[in-house]
Amino acid sequence: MKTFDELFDELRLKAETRPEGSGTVRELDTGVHGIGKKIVEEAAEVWMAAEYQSDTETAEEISQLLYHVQVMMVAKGLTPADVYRHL
Ligand SMILES: N=c1c2ncn([C@@H]3O[C@H](COP(=O)(O)OP(=O)(O)OP(=O)(O)O)[C@@H](O)[C@H]3O)c2ncn1[C@@H]1O[C@H](COP(=O)(O)O)[C@@H](O)[C@H]1O
Repeated sequence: MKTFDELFDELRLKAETRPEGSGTVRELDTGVHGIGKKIVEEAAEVWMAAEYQSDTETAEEISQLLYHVQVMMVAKGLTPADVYRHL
């Protein structure tokens, strides 16, 4: 288990070091367009899970949505602080 900030630090490191086999590196290489499509896809899966599936499945879909949002943050050079200041 990890927090939002811990996952973000991990993803930023992946972007810097580009380890072989990293899905994050693969997704970053699809650019903002490809990452945006994953965000929309996962957002729809969150909605469907919330309507028709269990709380556990919904939580899992939400975690995946947060992951793809973080990949977008890394791609755009945004930090959690950049986002938190709008909360
Ligand atoms: N938390 C996540 C995470 N959540 C979602 N995903 C990705 O998002 C996809 C969502 O799964 P779906 O089944 O909904 O989508 P899918 O269409 O079947 O998957 P794809 O065919 O599109 O890959 C997964 O296949 C993963 O590729 C994640 N990929 C990585 N992480 C974490 O990110 C960190 C870095 O991962 P790597 O870069 O792969 O080392 C690690 O701590 C991982 O646990």
